[in-house]
Amino acid sequence: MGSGEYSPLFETRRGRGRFIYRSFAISLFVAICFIWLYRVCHINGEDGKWAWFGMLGADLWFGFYWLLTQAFRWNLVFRQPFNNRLYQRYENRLPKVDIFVCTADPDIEPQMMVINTVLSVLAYDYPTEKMSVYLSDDAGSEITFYALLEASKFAKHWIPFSKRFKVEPRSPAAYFKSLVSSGYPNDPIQNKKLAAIKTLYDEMERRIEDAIKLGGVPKEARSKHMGFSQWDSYCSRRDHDTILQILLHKKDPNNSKDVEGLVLPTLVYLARQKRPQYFHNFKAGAMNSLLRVSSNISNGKIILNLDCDMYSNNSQSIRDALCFFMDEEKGHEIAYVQFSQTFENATKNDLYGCGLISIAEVEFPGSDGCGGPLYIGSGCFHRRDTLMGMKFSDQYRNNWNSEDNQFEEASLQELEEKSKILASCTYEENTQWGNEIGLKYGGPVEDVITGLYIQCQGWKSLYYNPPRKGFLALAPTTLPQTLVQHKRWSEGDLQIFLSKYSPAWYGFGRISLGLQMGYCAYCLWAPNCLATLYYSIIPSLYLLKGISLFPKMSSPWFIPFAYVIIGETTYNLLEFLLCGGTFQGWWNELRIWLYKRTSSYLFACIDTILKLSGFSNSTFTITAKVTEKDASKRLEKEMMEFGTSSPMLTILASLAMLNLFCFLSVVKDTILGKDGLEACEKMVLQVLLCAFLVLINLPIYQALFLRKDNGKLPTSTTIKSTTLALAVFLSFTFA
Ligand SMILES: O=c1ccn([C@@H]2O[C@H](COP(=O)(O)OP(=O)(O)O[C@H]3O[C@H](CO)[C@@H](O)[C@H](O)[C@H]3O)[C@@H](O)[C@H]2O)c(=O)[nH]1
Ligand SMILES: [Mn+2]
Repeated sequence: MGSGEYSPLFETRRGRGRFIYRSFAISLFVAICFIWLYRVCHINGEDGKWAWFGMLGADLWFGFYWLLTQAFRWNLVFRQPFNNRLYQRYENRLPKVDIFVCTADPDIEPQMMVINTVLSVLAYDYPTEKMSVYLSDDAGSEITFYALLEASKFAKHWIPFSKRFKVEPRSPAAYFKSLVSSGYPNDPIQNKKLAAIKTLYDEMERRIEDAIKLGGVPKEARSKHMGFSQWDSYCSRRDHDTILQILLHKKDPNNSKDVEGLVLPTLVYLARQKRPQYFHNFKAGAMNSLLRVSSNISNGKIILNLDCDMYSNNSQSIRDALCFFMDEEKGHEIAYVQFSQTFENATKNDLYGCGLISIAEVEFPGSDGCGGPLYIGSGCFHRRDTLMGMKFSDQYRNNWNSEDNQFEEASLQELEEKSKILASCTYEENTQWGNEIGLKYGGPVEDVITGLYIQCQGWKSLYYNPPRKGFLALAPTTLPQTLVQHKRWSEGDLQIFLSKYSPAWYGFGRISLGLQMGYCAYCLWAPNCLATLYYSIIPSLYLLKGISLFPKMSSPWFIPFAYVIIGETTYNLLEFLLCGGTFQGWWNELRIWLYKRTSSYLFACIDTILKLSGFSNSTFTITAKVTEKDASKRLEKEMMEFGTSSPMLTILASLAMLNLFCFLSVVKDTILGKDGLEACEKMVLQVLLCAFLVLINLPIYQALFLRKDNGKLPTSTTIKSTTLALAVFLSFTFA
């Protein structure tokens, strides 16, 4: 910089092949217009007029929705930070960083997983005196506290070890696991230290597992730490005082240094106060308590937010993120840096489509090109100022080293007591918390709406997808869990669309049109259920009546349909393969796409309507992060896990059965020669659609009739779905 030459801390590269993609998209849009035209022209005078009206509606919706999804494919950008420049210029002036980890249910979010996440971030390659880690425990579990206490002791060994030997990843469990496949280090000193560390880890794990088995912390351990006394007044998960303990802090004479005498990061346990009469606002409530408590204890200017299952896989992530924030030219405009989310447990062909790879590899770089990605809850670095509701102004400048908080002089105990008040149920009464300050309340998708609001205040955000992934998380491992997660997301997103902060109206004029469209594409996931359900029921049923709802193969109108179907399918497949997916993975994703739309989204719509009319309240079903043993064996074999009966599965099974009946009936007619072949020609698209639905539903038929294991669909579902499908089929055949 001395030479007057400005060398930025990060670089932006545009995606390749834009011209080709845009030409393709425009041609596809023309074809869609022809389809619309065809529908409008043929609506009168055809048999089955009402069915035709429905088809028009569905095609209008699909076309419109497709248009929305183009926004994030129009202009992809990719970011590259320059870590070494950051080091040269700012190593002694790095800002303080606070890291928030959230957990809420020890039964489905095991303590060992939680502390591994905590340890992975404690060991970041970053000056320890500038780092503070907070664990928010919405279950207020004594055993989780015990586990964190144990982790704080283990950290004294783990941090110096992992830094000295530059190990990756820095979650101990993941590191030990990686050694099994990648081999042990060659360095004999490291190996010796490793053996010692592994023993310490195993002992820690045993103590924690024992406490879990026991259902409580052993008396002896309990008596050794004052912190446990905070549970004396604890009633239940939903009813307890604030529990706050600073476990590691530079002022604590016993807990300030690691085994090599270097200062440790600050580590804090927080269970905010809960009372049954106060609604706790799920994760947003937890995050807001963390924001206040941390402002008192460390007041880091940058905040990293992580779910408890998302460990750091790359010790450089803080530095990477800071390259964006600290860039002298553009850094001050950036409110948050969202890292890509990668799922460690996704199977090779991603059976449940949880990898969301086209989102991570295409849509998010595309959103970055429109002004910045969405905030998606985990793996995101925020500027504290913006989370606190600050609006962007041209005068805003980075100022990392404004002095410490007001309690610098206080003793640790005073600090704890003062901070506890900030996490009480009543603290937020009559304040803007949850509205203009902090994460937004009101729905189960607090992250997206908060990010949107920040962007509407004039800030930019940025997406970073590093070659060595920054974070690894766990995706759901059964079909019902996947569907429930997507129900929560699509419901929350729809509520955002309908809220005061809707991307459609609040966003208007505040964010770019592209970003508005992209947000709408996510927020309108749920309404897709109507058109998709229509397409998976009506054309198949009309086959039975011999009524055609699509153009004949010999008609010129056939061309736009064929172009859209073949073009979009080929493009989708290519995109998926280029993002590193497999063919089978693409097929699996297509299936999940269908299942989400016909079940999760349907229930999301219904629940949103019930909520709007005051009949139900928001819920947040936490995703389980443990898989039973025989279920995980089936997962390895990529066998779909159903297991329970639920209304969502009944719908999926009924649709599958209905299409099977329709398809068999067509096959029968063709074979019996009841002008079958001719009818087939007339209705080729309808027959193909029905055949496709049967093919993609193969795992359901297996689960209904062939499988014997515990992951199959229960007999009650078989009976219900078959009866229902048969009733519809028969009434349509003979009506
Ligand atoms: O009352 C609650 C409920 C949840 N959580 C935590 O929130 C996180 C996310 O919950 P999870 O069940 O894993 O949901 P996912 O669908 O996997 O999470 C995604 O979607 C959520 C919004 O629906 C966001 O909050 C998450 O950050 C985002 O990763 C977990 O760490 C939970 O411990 C709380 O702290 N308090
Ligand atoms: Mn999760």
